[in-house]
Amino acid sequence: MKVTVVGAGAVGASCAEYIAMKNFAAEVVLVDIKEGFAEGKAMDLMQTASLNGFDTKITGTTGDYSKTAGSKVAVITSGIPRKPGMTREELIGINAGIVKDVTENLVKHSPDVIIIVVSNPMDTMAYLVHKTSGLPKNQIIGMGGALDSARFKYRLAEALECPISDVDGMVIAAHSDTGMLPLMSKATRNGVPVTEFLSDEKRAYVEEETKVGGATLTKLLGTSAWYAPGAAVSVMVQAILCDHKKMIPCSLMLDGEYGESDICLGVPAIIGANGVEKIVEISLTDAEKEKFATAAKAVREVNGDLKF
Ligand SMILES: NC(=O)c1ccc[n+]([C@@H]2O[C@H](COP(=O)([O-])OP(=O)(O)OC[C@H]3O[C@@H](n4cnc5c(N)ncnc54)[C@H](O)[C@@H]3O)[C@@H](O)[C@H]2O)c1
Ligand SMILES: O=C(O)C[C@H](O)C(=O)O
Repeated sequence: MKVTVVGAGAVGASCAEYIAMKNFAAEVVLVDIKEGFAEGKAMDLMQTASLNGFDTKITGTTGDYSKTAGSKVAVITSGIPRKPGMTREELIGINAGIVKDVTENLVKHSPDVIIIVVSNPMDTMAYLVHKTSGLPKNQIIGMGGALDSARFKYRLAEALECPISDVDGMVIAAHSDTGMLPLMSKATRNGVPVTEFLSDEKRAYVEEETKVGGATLTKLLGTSAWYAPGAAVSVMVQAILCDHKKMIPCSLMLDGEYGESDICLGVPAIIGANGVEKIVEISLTDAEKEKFATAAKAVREVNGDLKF
């Protein structure tokens, strides 16, 4: 099956590389606006095929969407990343126009496509794709929770001084520095709640470091991260192409779930061949419910800046 990745920059190329390395897709088409850039990235990646042992065909195009026709999944990573000191929300002015334009081109050539939205501010960009694509809501999935949960597990393992494979945890709500909600009450080490092992101070540290995970990397790198974002997208693409029915927190259009409507926010969902197979409603503590509602209010304000 064909996967399109729009934006052959840091995240787009990383995501294409992970998809190819896992060898589950027939073809990956990279699209970029910069002349020759996607073609160059595709050629470079294809020259790793014999070294890394994959059969996925990777091609690139400068804006020719006819090459993306018939894509099962399209990933939107086109747009600018933040610089140190910026918030993701500050990117809306430039990225909204890019995401809208890209969405229209994708749907024109692949009317049944499932779109994974990565460009920031992601929850608002996912909402924009809903409002402009005409696609059913199960076919639009924002990527944030998969990455934030991976960062949560990294910080939990650090605090517990254990391998990451020992821990499990999930982050829901907004993909923003203040709106993320790491579900500490549900995080476990080998099935045992981490609350049994970690002091209040350590838990607060893990939560805060998880929430500012993207900002921390942006400060260190001078631009935002790409390896973990690329890997997170590849897991979602694989869940769709292989119909894994995997539970992944994703930014989805809510229609009453978690007390919210007409907004995209991170919630656990079953991801399979139809995209979103089901939104999973889990129990939250009163404090978690309040944080979820606060995150929704902030995202709604950012959504208010969109022009359709
Ligand atoms: N949701 C997440 O968890 C997450 C994670 C990492 C990055 N991001 C976001 O993803 C986006 C991309 O980040 P990056 O580090 O890859 O940036 P980048 O600058 O490395 O790559 C972006 C690419 O998009 C291309 N582009 C711009 N306009 C285009 C258009 N109209 N059509 C096609 N291509 C176009 C650029 O030429 C560039 O190559 C940013 O908005 C960033 O904030 C989100
Ligand atoms: O932090 C960013 O701006 C990029 C991305 O959303 C991330 O979390 O890495």
